[in-house]
Amino acid sequence: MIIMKNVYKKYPNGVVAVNGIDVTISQGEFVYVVGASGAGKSTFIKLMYREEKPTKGTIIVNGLDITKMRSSKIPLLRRNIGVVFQDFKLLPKLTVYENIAFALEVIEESPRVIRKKVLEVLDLVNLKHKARMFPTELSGGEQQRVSIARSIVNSPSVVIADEPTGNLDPETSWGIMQIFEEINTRGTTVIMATHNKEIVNTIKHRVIEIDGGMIVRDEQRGGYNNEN
Ligand SMILES: Nc1ncnc2c1ncn2[C@@H]1O[C@H](COP(=O)(O)OP(=O)(O)OP(=O)(O)O)[C@@H](O)[C@H]1O
Repeated sequence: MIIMKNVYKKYPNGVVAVNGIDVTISQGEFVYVVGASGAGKSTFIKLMYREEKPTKGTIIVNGLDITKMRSSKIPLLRRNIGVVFQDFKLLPKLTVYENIAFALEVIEESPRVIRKKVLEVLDLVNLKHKARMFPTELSGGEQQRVSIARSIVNSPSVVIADEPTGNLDPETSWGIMQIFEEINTRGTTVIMATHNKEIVNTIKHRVIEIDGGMIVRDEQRGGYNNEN
């Protein structure tokens, strides 16, 4: 569960990107974060994994007040929150397998456990056959699937995705959405910032709309819209 209470974020340049947000996201929810460019979506979600610290307010993630968390404890928080970016952020010198295994090596899992978990998530994103390739040898959609596999290999309770389909063509984007749906069906909370109206209107989930750093709409919806 993620709880934000009276949260503000003012950047050092004076921009108030988040301007008094109160919100609760329960375990297992799928939430779209929408709004115009510059509305504050990225800042809102960066606050959830302590990429940014609020100027004011409280943020509780799975019972822990992350605003008070020492920097040394942040890696522990990140183990429980997977993050997916628009530009994938894969390590170019590592293979697909190594990119995913890396997240487990840093927490000193045994080689046997690493192999099992990496192959499991590669299977989920349908990329077992490309395990030995390098990111540059993959299409954009394949790279995003690797980055999703990396985000879930530690079995986090939450996956946060910032514009995950922003660099992908429509057909590839639907494939990526299927994977997020599958991850959510397994009980993982998914929080996704997106500009893709077609996706938001077709695969219906809760929508939080941000404008001027405030929540201006919070609409609970569920399931596929088969009329589209
Ligand atoms: N590191 C930063 N330092 C200063 N200002 C920032 C920083 N990051 C974002 N901002 C400003 O905060 C506001 C909100 O930005 P944010 O990236 O959260 O919006 P967004 O809704 O995610 O936009 P987009 O859809 O274009 O990604 C903008 O005015 C932006 O210029």
